[in-house]
Amino acid sequence: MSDKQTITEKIFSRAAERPVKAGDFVLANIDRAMTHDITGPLAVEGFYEIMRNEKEKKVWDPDKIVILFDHQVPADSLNAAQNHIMLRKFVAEQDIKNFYDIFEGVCHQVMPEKGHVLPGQLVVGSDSHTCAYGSLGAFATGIGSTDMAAVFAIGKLWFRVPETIRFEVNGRLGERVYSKDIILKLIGDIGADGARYKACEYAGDAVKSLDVSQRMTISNMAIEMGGKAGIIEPDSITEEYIKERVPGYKLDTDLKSDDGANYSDIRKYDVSDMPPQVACPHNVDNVVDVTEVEGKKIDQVLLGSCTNGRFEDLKIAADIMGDRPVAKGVRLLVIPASRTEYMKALKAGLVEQFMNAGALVESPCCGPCMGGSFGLLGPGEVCIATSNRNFKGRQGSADAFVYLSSPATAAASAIKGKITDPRSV
Ligand SMILES: CC(C)[C@H](C(=O)O)[C@@H](O)C(=O)O
Ligand code: SF4
Repeated sequence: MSDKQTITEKIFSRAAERPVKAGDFVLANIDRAMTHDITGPLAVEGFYEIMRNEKEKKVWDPDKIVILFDHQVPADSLNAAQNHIMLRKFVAEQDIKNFYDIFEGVCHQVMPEKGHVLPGQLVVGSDSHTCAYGSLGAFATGIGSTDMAAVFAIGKLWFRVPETIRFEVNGRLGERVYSKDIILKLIGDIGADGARYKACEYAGDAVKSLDVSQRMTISNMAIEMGGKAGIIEPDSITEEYIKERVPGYKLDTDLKSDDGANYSDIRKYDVSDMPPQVACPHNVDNVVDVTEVEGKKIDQVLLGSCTNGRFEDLKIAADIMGDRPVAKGVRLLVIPASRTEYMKALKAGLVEQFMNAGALVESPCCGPCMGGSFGLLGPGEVCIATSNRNFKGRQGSADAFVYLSSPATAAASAIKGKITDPRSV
């Protein structure tokens, strides 16, 4: 058998303390565990259940746990307030220092931003878009609250080491075409379950030329094709990003898939002539060229979420809008993904620009992305969103319609009042 490994097999070999290959069952050491206000309470309950006969009910390592509030912030119901109280108590009791209360932002933005994710790590989070951290070369995956309870208790979790699908994306993206368009294209192509339990490895010069912000968008949506992870081999761009957060950090240059590693599939793309992409209601894999849905009237635009709520995303949108106002009858909600991204936007004058255009700029949180505390859609309403899911009822009424796009397409649509090709404005 070949000793060539994918980056995923390398990460699991380290985490399991023995050489492993895809298909092996392992008990792996967890480097970082993240939970939030929605899935955290059940994880905490499960943890105490596991520890019920122990005298010392302590987590395995408080420094490896990160807890954040982002989905229902500030508390939008009594239930949410109670969840927050419970988790704050757990944080104090367990001496968890990496705790971010209601003001810091969306988990998948805050985790990398605060230096909690490093290349080569095995990271779990009780949220399905934890795969976003694959953008930094970590193997990161979403787990359920009960699995998280076990991680809190012993710092280990069992896995079947996933096979890898390699997506080789080459070519030069056209004007106003972005990484969101790439990932929508891949998902539309392979289908919502096409990469089930696979590690999706994104490679090729179109991926390697992306900045970290745009890489995060691609990794974030691996789960939308069923992927267990969405990993990009770390390089000098990754190293720069980490160094700003972990001074002196040096990248392990072996942290990549070996030539001759075993893939379950290699899919090749050239994105040079690819137009902007849009996912239509009510599935993320219902993807078409923007030209096919141009002219569809909209009621709301959501610019935000862990997928596309960073400063870079807001800047792309602001540049397209210029000094043009939001179209009459359209509501533009701008929700930066974190406090840091919000402040960058503030300093660059983007917040003022959006407000002058008639947008509502909200403080960082998940917002209406999953039909949270505000901004819900009513029956018959149409929204174009930069988020990652458009399931029936996801953003409010089951009779509403959500289209997914890049920030550029969302911004062009906001000023025109209908779905618009950003290359045309
Ligand atoms: C609330 C949480 C469990 C959920 C997830 O796991 O993804 C949410 O973040 C989402 O995007 O649907
Ligand atoms: S922004 Fe949306 S996709 Fe991201 S964690 Fe929050 S609810 Fe989930």
